[in-house]
Amino acid sequence: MVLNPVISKLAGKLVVLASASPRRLEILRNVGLRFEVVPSWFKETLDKSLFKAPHEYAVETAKQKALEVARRMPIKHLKTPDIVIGADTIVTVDGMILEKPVDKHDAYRMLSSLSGKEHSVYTGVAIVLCHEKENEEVDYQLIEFYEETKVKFADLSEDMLWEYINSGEPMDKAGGYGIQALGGMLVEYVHGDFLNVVGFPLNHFCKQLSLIYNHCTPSSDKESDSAHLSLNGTHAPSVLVHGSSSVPRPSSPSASQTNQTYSSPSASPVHKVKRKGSKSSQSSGALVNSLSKHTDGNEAKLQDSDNTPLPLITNSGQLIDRSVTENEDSQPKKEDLERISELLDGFKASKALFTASKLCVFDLLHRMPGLDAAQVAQEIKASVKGTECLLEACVSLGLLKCKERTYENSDLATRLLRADACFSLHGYIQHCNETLWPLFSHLESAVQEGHSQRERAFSNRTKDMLQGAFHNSPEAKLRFMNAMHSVAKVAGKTIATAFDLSRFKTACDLGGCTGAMACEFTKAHPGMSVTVFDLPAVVELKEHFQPLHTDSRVSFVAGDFFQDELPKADLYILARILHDLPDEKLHILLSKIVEASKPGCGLLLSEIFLDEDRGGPSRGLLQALSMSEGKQRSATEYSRLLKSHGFITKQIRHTDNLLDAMLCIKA
Ligand SMILES: C[S@@+](CC[C@H](N)C(=O)[O-])C[C@H]1O[C@@H](n2cnc3c(N)ncnc32)[C@H](O)[C@@H]1O
Repeated sequence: MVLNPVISKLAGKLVVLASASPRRLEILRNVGLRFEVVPSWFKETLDKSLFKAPHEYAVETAKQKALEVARRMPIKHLKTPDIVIGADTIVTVDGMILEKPVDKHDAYRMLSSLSGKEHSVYTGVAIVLCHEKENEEVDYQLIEFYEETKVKFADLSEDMLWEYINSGEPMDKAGGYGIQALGGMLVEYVHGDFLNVVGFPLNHFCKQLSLIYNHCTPSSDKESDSAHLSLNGTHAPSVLVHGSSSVPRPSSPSASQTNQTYSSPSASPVHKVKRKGSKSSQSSGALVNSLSKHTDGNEAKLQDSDNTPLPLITNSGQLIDRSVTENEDSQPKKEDLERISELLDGFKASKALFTASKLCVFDLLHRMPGLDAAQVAQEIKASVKGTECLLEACVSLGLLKCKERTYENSDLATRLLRADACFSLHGYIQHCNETLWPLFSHLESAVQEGHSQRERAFSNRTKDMLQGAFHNSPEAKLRFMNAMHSVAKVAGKTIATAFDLSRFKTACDLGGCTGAMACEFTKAHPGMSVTVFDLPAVVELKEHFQPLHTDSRVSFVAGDFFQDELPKADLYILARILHDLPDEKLHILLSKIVEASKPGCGLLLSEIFLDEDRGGPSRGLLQALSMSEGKQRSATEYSRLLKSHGFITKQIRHTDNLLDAMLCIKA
């Protein structure tokens, strides 16, 4: 099977992966699929006893994950994906379903039950195709399947089991092992798709895509209850386009079937969501429209039933750039226009958020929900006309809700935008407004000259992004600290709990700013104390962040990490430091850590890790445009850098929070 042409069928579509599993991301990225990651909020709490066979449980979980994202996106993200992919991997042995272990003892229970035996790994996959209709509703069409792979473990000694558990690897993996890493050492044989065990049955998925996009049979009546896709050369159960609620489920395969590739693109209920936001009513064109195929030279042309040309595809399956072949009378594609409008208006949306945040609109509406525009205007001392425009814009961006011309915060604003919310990003938003906005208004010069525009934007002569803030006014210092503080509070727990750190009793957070990250580490690790090491100008302002520092296991040392001796610790934390440093400073800092640390000492790095092909995430690539003296790196690049200073990477976590993390140990 030629894979790439199948994947290329998805070019230009908004494909969403409803999973944050780094392994699934990697498998799909490796075959060139472009997609957004929107982790599902579906809680994996289905009652397993209700399912006749384990794979049904995995498929149902995958389906619920994908549908939750497909339903949420038009409302919360104000855009409708074309395809949402959900997946769930489980391990079964002796009739038990094993998911991710909750702690080390659970991991031990799971791994010892697998020792010396053959078990099955099932991944259930759901592909949800979303069709926007003219009346702003969205129809969902579901294709689901699963894959089974048999794996046999060697007999595992107690020592080996515990060594593996203590590596931390089992904790986020179904069955408590990762076959692609250290867990591979436990495996005697694999029968079936190896990638299915890693977390995603790529081959089966591509076959399904091929069936969907290459073998659609004509549907004479778009408004009928179902239209049929030809699957596996046979007519499989129908895939619904409109209006039925029956859910034919796959019949269970016989017990003797192994390495199962049972394919069940079963029909599913149609789910409709009223789309918020966009007034656009163009039809996206149903997938199951009839296709006519003509051969013209070596090109096959496809047309849907209302004669709208579909992408041109050569006989070898290559997608041809339509812009080359279109004539001037054709219409621009709806999704192209949407994407461009989103980018053109992005800065207006950012500034609306910054302004509402600065004028404390979200705090006001938290205290006094249900005010109308005139009342809000009076409270924030602004014009009624301007306030009304701002409030309406915020509603369209999903930041506020409007009922009968009165306003209240959306859930998102309540959670992240109030200044006093536990995970408030208020401080960071103000930093974006006051510091990054002026910097980015000189982006053209930054690109032409290749260096930071601090001097132009702030008449600030220092090039150093990290220290720059402290040459400014006390307000600017506090604003910077507030910004760091807010992001550290949002991402801190994820970073502090990313790895098993139980063997480290003392940690030093270098450039630890207000101590917000340090507090998350002491909270997560009761046996650990953390020293925050930062510039004197920062440490002297730490009192502004009371009552955070009532934690007696967090202490502060003032100093310069390029010049002064570093406090001794078992673990050094470097969060959002390295990406801003030029090579020479980076090597000074790493050499000082090497000097201060003993073999076995840990180094926990937290940054945004770029994809290995540098294709994303945009957050990291856009951050690079601030043109600090440092650079953005992928996890592998950071690993190499740290290895050159004697730190060996043990684990990497791509999180779905604002920062990723890597744990290294000094050799
Ligand atoms: C981008 S902030 C990161 C803060 C914190 N690690 C976090 O992730 O929330 C960089 C921090 O490094 C500190 N810093 C910059 N230069 C330093 C130096 N030479 N010595 C010690 N700290 C420094 C800054 O004061 C600031 O708190």
